[in-house]
Order: sequence, then C-alpha cells, then structure tokens
Amino acid sequence: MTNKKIPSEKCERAQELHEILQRANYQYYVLDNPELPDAEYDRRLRELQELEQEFPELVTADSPTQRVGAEPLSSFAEVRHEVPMLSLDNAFDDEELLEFDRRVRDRLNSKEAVEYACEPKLDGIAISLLYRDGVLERAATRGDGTTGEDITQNVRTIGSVPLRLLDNGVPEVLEVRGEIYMPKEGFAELNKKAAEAGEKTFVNPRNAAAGSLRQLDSRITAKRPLQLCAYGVGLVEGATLPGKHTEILQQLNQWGFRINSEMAVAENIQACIDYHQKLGEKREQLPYDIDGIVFKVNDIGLQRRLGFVARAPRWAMAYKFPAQEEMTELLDVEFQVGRTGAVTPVARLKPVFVGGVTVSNATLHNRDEIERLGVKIGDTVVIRRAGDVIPQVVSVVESKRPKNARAIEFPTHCPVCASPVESTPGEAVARCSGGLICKAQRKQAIKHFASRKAMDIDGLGDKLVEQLVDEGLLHSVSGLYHLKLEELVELERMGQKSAQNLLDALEHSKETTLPKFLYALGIREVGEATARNLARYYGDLEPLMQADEESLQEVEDVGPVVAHFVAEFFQQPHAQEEIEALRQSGVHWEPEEQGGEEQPLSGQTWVLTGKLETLSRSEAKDYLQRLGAKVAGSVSANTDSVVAGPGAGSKLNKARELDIPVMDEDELLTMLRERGFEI
Ligand SMILES: NC(=O)c1ccc[n+]([C@@H]2O[C@H](COP(=O)([O-])OP(=O)(O)OC[C@H]3O[C@@H](n4cnc5c(N)ncnc54)[C@H](O)[C@@H]3O)[C@@H](O)[C@H]2O)c1
Ligand SMILES: [Zn+2]
Repeated sequence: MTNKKIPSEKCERAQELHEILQRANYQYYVLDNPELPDAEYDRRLRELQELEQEFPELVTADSPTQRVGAEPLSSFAEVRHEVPMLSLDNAFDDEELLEFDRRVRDRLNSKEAVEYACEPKLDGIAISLLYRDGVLERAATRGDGTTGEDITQNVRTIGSVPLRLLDNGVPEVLEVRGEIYMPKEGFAELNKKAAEAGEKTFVNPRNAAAGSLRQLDSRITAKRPLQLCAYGVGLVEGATLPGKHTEILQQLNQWGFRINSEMAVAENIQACIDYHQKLGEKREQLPYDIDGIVFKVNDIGLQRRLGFVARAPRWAMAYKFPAQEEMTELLDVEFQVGRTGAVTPVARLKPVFVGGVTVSNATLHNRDEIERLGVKIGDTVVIRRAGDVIPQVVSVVESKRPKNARAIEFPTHCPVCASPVESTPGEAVARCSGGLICKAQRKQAIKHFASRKAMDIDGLGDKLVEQLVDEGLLHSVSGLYHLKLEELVELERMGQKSAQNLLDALEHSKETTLPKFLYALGIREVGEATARNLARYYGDLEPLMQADEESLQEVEDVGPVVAHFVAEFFQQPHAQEEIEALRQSGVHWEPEEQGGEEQPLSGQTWVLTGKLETLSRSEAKDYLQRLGAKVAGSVSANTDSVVAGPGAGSKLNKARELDIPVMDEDELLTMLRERGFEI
C-alpha cells in the first residue's frame, strides 16, 4: 500500500476536510442555508485539492474535489442530465488566470493567443431548460451534475423564462443553460418584508434565489422577484449552432432569452484581466450580485478539444472577486446613540478583510435583529460588506460557538446620558429618552443641522462638533451662531484662519431656504423630499408650526406617522425656543411659492443618467422639478422615467431590466417644450 507514505496527520486532515465540505455542501445545496461563508468554503476546498495533489492516493471517488454540488432533495422528481452540468474551476488572482491560459495553450499546442468570452458570474443557481419544438418541456436544477431536480412548475412562473421560443427555425431539441438569480433590489425588499413579519431572512441573494426556486408550492415562487440569464447550451438536435460561444448566446437572445449585457469578447488573456478589473469596479452598481467573471474559450471546436475533468470543463475559468462575506469573531457589542435617540447595537469584531477593506465594526441594527440572529458575544459570525453599505452581521456559525459565549444585554439606560431607554410597542428601535439633554443626541442633531443638504456649514465636520460639545462650548443647535473667535482659536488643531473661515461659513449659512431649514431641524421621518413638500404646501414656517395632524396629512407623501412626528416636534417648547433663537441670530429664508395645484409630473420619479448635451444636469433636474417630478439618483421599481444620454451604464441597464420607459435628451427637450418651456 502506497498509503503508508502519507503522514497520518495529513490523512486525518483530509478526512476532516471531507467532513467539513460535505456538511457545507449539504447546508448550501440541499437546505439553501449555508453556515460558512463562500470564501471559507473555497479555502477549505483549495486546501483539500492541494493535499490531494501532494498525495494522489488521498483522492477518492466521493471526495468533494471530484464532485459537483450535492444529491438532490427527494421532494422533487429526478432528472438525468444527458450532458452533465459541471462546476467551474476558480482563479483568485491574475497569476492563476495566466496559468489557466498557459494550460489551455499547452493542451492546444498553440503559441497564439486564445480568444475568450467574458461573462459576469451571476450568483444564483444553475438551471437546465429543455425545449422540444420550441416549447418549454422541463426545467431542472444541476443537482450533483448528473441528476437534478425537476422544478418545471416553479420555473414556469418566472417572467423572463420563455415558455415558447421566438422566431422560426428553432431546433427540435434545445437544452439551454443559465442562471436564475434574484436582483439586489428584489432581495432587499423580500428580506425587509420577512424581517418585518418576524420571519427568517435570507443571508444573500443567491440563497434567496435557491430557496425561492425549490419551493414545493409554485405560488410562492411566483411571488419572488427571480430572473433568468442564459449562458450556454447543453444539448441541441435538428439544427446547427454557430461556432463561437458568444454567437450562440446572440442566437439564444434572438430566440427570446435574456443574456448578460456585459458580455464581451477578449482577444487574449490580458484583455480578460482588464475586463475583470473593469467589471470589478462596476460590481456595486450592477443591479445583481456577481461573484466573479467567467472566461470561456470562445471557439466551440477548441472547447471540444480541451474537454472536461471530473468537476469542471478545461476550457473555462471563474476568476473570483474579493469575497463580500467572511467570518470572524464577535468580541463585544457596544451601543451607540443616534440623532433621534435610537440605540443601535454595534458589533466589535476581530478585524477581518472583507469586500476589499478591513472591517472591525458591523451593525446589529436593533434588539429584534439580535434575537433573530441568536448571536452571542464570543460567537463566530459571518460579516457581509457589499460596496459602501455598512457591514452587517448576517449569520452565526453555530458549530463554532465557544462554551463561554455570553448573551448580549440590551441597556436599560442610555450609555451616554443614563436616561432610561424606552421602546415603543410595535417599533423595533429602542430610544434614549434624554432628548437634547443627551450629549450623543445633541452631537448628532448638530452634525445633521450643519450637513450639506441641510444648512451646509462648510468646515463644521463631525470631529469639530464632537470637540465643541465635549469642551462645553456648544449646548444646542442655535448655540452655533454664538460661537466666538477667541473660543474657537483655543481649540486643539484650530488656527486663526480656520476659526475665521468657520465663522464666515456660519454667517453665510444664515441665508437659507425653507425646505433646507425644515430638513435641518431633524424632525423624525422628515427627509429632504418631505421638507420640500411641507414648505410648498404651507409656504412659510408659522402656518406649518400651527398645523394639526389632520391638515398635515393633506401634504403630499405625508401619512399619519409623519404628521404625528411633525406636529409633536413643533409642540415641544424646546423646539419652539430653538427656532426662535435661530431666527434671532439671523437665520432667514424667502417664503416658498405655495403650489397647491396639481403639476403635470407630480408624484413621478425621474432619473437622469449619462451625458446631456444641450442642458446641464442641474438644468434638466430643475425643469423636471418645476413640473412636479422628483429627481432621484438611482433607478428602482418606483422610477417612472429615465433620461439617458451617451455613456449611460448601469442605471440604463437597470431601467431596461425593470421595463422603465427611457428617453434621450431630444425627447426630453420635446416634452419640456410641449409643457411650455422655451429652450
Ligand atoms: N458557503 C458554503 O458552505 C458553500 C458550500 C458549497 C458551495 N459553496 C459555494 O458555491 C460555489 C461552488 O459551487 P459551484 O460548483 O456551484 O460552482 P461555482 O458557483 O463556482 O461555478 C459554477 C456555476 O457558476 C454559475 N455561473 C454563473 N454565471 C455563469 C456563466 N456565465 N457561465 C457558466 N456558469 C455560470 C453556474 O451556476 C455554474 O453552475 C463556490 O463559490 C462555493 O464557495 C459554498
Ligand atoms: Zn442618552
């Protein structure tokens, strides 16, 4: 037996890795509820691959390195894949991708560059769609690669899955392969609803897609925002497909399948590296999650020559992006107090590299969230950081819970001012009842007041506000306008010049508008848009201050909750005094034009993207607002229209994906002229 040569600890480790990976596969593929983050799984799989490479005797037929996915769940009928559905090999850096290209060229005996198809690697689940004479006959999951699950009923409910192929000349038999995924926005909404209903939320869009697809009741699937993107063909009979992968996808597109609009052809491996880099920068703006780029040898003849190994084709490679989920230890939980007194638990973490940065804090949102997660101090937790979104704790790795894990205790008193913490029934957030006595709330209120969209006080940053409050120089928002030069220059890191600049900025900020002032007051639930609506409805501050809840509800977008907060705010003697003090210091605005009448675009949300040539961005925005439209920065299901100029990218794609009407600048100009603007 050659086995003797393998050191026993290596054997044991291999065995251990088998167990870890098998358990993870089961949780991921069968339960749609992984415990480990993908990055951890990938590292363990790598470790096993390397062990097996060193000691080939360790390779067994059932090793996780030799297998695809997991055996399907018994609740669905089984489907045999005539052409196996494989996985993909992974590359994690440029060097590994170059290595892949070298292997490809060695096998092909080619000195010349190989052309590759580049496609974003959507993070969803693989699907096989079988069409006979152009009609969808069967949809199946990948399962273990040879046997999948028949989920035809569920897949039929997905709008972008063609039930019948378009065009003439469709093959007698066509098996299309693609990814079913959940766009980010739909995922966020689904999770929000689940959290509100106290139900289990999904860790990420992939698991949400997988969980939605493998429902036993297809009515549930029908309600989930799922999409299909085609990326290949398994089987074809009775027709000849084009000779290149990218051309095949174009053909699929003509038959009615969505394909990825970012798909590209790279003439060599360097172009692949560039593409990976470029898409990596765009990753956050895409409306769906991608975890890497798939590169495929574009020529189908060459693909055939290269063939497969156990788990994956030799002609394709998934070049992964840095992981957005990682695991680390929860060292402690601290409680922060926000502007409206909300007490937010913040996780202090053992620093971990995730989503491209080192993270040592993450939000735990509120008490309900802590309960839902069942998290304890000392736990190993999974952190997700996608783009600029605040890092979140998404799950607990329960198998790693230490014996001395401690429950998280929610404070009964404010950690800053010691006032009692109160929770309103039906509200997830607990609040410090200290109001402006609470230094934490005061600081946040002043920061908000000074912020760009509020009073826009240049040079009054967060640090300086903290310093002013801590030094006892500032007790209220109105106190800002009583700061004196001699006090300011005493502060650490504050010179004569910056002190004077700050005073100038304060002076300058006194001339404001009513919407900005209202927004600056920091009334709960009153954002910029609501502030604008209130200002337009009441015209000036006095009538608004007198308004009762009933009248407030006549304002656009103001419901009972907001009306209550607004009325309550203005009834507080403290708020009245502050407003009076601010006006005494010279804060002023012009009354707003009272616009009770219905405007042509009121209630609509528009988005501008790309380059405009005749109008500037702000002119276009101004015209639209004058017609009553709201102009937003990002496209969502609530967007009514998108104006796209040259160079428009992800917003335009998203608009198309959501079927939102898109116009170019000329059409916008025509519309504006029809409405009476002389442009
Ligand atoms: N967290 C866990 O516990 C756990 C467990 C098992 C697997 N996983 C994760 O699952 C992945 C491995 O699973 P896998 O075998 O499904 O492989 P994979 O996801 O790495 O790659 C293959 C899959 O990529 C998808 N894909 C997306 N776009 C594609 C395109 N344009 N062309 C071809 N395929 C495309 C297909 O669904 C295909 O099946 C890894 O990311 C791993 O981390 C995680
Ligand atoms: Zn407090």
